[in-house]
Amino acid sequence: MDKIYIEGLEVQSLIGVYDWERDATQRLLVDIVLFSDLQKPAYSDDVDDTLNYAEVAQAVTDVAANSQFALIEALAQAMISQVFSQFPVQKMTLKLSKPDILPTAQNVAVEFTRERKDT
Ligand SMILES: Nc1nc2c(c(=O)[nH]1)N=C([C@H](O)[C@@H](O)CO)CN2
Repeated sequence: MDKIYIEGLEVQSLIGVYDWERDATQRLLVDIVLFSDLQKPAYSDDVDDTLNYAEVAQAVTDVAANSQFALIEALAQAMISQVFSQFPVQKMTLKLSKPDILPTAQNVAVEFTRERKDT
């Protein structure tokens, strides 16, 4: 299956388990793989024949900005649900990273791969 990638998308969200995380938004990074047959747009050269990655990136950015989850797991699921509701994608992988939170780790992240029927 062909794939569209969105890598290192920076978003802001109010997120975290602890009281000290509930005052200000934090920087999160999103990596997305959209599994999609790209044969048609490859020949038509028409954005209307494909998943518009700019629109997907904006949808995910909006979910982050407009939510207040405790766990990155919950925000990741909300992002996936929004993409499936808004775009005709059958399968996707989404990795959500919280890179600034643990001083002794480069990154923490969750990664989900979901098919439309799973949501
Ligand atoms: N599996 C998870 N563990 C933790 C999360 C999370 O979102 N998923 N979050 C926290 C805190 O909010 C963390 O970012 C700061 O310690 C802790 N563990």
